Amino acid sequence: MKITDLELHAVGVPRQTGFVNKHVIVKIHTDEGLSGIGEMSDFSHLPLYSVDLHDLKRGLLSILLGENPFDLMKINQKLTDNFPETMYYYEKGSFIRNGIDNALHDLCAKYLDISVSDFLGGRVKEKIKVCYPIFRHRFMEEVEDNIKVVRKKLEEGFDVFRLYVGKSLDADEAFLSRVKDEFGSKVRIKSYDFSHLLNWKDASRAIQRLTKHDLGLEMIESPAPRNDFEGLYQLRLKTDYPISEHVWSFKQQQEMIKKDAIDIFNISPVFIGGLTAAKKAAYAAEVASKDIVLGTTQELSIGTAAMAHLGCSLTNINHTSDPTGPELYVGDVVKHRVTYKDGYLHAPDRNIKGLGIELDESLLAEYRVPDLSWENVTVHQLQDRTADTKAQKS
Ligand SMILES: O=C(O)[C@@H](O)[C@H](O)[C@H](O)[C@@H](O)C(=O)O
Ligand SMILES: [Mg+2]
Ligand SMILES: [Mg+2]
Repeated sequence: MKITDLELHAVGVPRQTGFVNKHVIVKIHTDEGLSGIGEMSDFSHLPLYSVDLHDLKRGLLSILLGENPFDLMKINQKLTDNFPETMYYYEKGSFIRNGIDNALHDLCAKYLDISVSDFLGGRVKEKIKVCYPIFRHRFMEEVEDNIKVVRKKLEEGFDVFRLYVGKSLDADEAFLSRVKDEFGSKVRIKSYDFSHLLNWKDASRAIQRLTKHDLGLEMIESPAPRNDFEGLYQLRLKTDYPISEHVWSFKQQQEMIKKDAIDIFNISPVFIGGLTAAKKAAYAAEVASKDIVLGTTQELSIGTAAMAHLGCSLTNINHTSDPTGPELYVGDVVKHRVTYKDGYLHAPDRNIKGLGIELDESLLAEYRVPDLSWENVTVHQLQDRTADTKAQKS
C-alpha cells in the first residue's frame, strides 16, 4: 500500500461558551483505494501565528507521497525532523504530526480489518473515566454560572470535574465551597490546573488556600512556569498532593524524570505529536514508575476516538482523565460522535475497523473555514477559553 494523496480541511467549531476553535481534518489516500482520517486538533492557542494550509499540504506531501503507511516509525521520524520538538506546550508542529499519525493508524487498522485499539496492542478496558472542565474564574460573578454548568453536567452523568485556577483565588474558593454546599459528596473536583500561570511560590500559597476545600482532589496540575523542573520539584516536596504536568517533548519528559519533578504525566497525542509518540511517553512513564492521566486539548470526535483507543490499550492510566471535547463543542464533523455515559468515555465498538468514526461530508462543509487565520482574540480569551471579552482590572 502506498500513499497517493493528502487532504487538509480547516474547520471552525464553536464551544457551548461561544469560543470558536479551529481544527484541521486530515484525509490520507492510498493506491489500494483505502483512506484514513485524522485530526490536527485545536490550533486556537497561543502563540499568535497561523499555519498556511497550502504550504503545509505541499510540505507534508513531500514527506508522505509513495510511503507505505505501515512504516510508522520511519514516517514519524521524518515528521519529527521537519516539525521538531520545541519544548513548548502548544507547539503547532506537534498538532500537525498528531493529525498525520492519527490518519496513518486509521488507515493501517482498516487495511488489517481491525480497530485502532487492536492495532495498538488490544484493550485492557472498554471505557475511561473522564471529568468535565470548569474554565478559569476571573470574576466572582462567574461562580454562579459555573455552578449551573456543574448542575447541568451532573444531570448528564458527569460527577467528576476539574477546575482551572489561579486568576481569582477568592472566586476559586467561593466556587469550591458552593460545590460542596450544593452537591456534597455527589461531585468530585479531581484537579486544580494552574496552566503555568504562576511561579511556584505563588502557586504554593494558592495550593495552601485551595486544598482546604478538598473535594476528591487527585492532582495539582502545571503549578509552575513551563519547563521549571526545579520549581515543580520544590512544590512536590511541599505538598502531599500529587503534581501533574503535560508532556510536550521527550527532552522535557526526560528532565522531569531525572529531576523527579512530578508524580503524574499528563499525556495527550496532540501535545506530544501522535499516538506513536504518546504510547512511547506512556511507556517511559511506566518505566519511571510514574502514573499517567490522559490529557486533552479538547479534540473533536476523530481526535477523541483516537485517544479512547489509546487509553483503552494502556495499563497505567490510574487517574480520572480529561478528554471531553465532543461534550464542549456545539457540533462535530462526523456521523456519530464518540459516546459518553455516566462520566465515562467509551471506546468505539471494537468490531468497527480503524478509528471507528465516519466523517460526515455535509458537516465538514458546514464547519469549513478558509484557513487557520486568527480573528480578534485577546490573551485572556486564549488562556481562559472564553468568548467573553471583559478583561480583568489587574
Ligand atoms: O489541561 C489543560 O491544560 C487543558 O486541557 C488545556 O490545554 C486547555 O487550554 C485545552 O487545550 C482547551 O483548549 O480547553
Ligand atoms: Mg492542563
Ligand atoms: Mg485546546
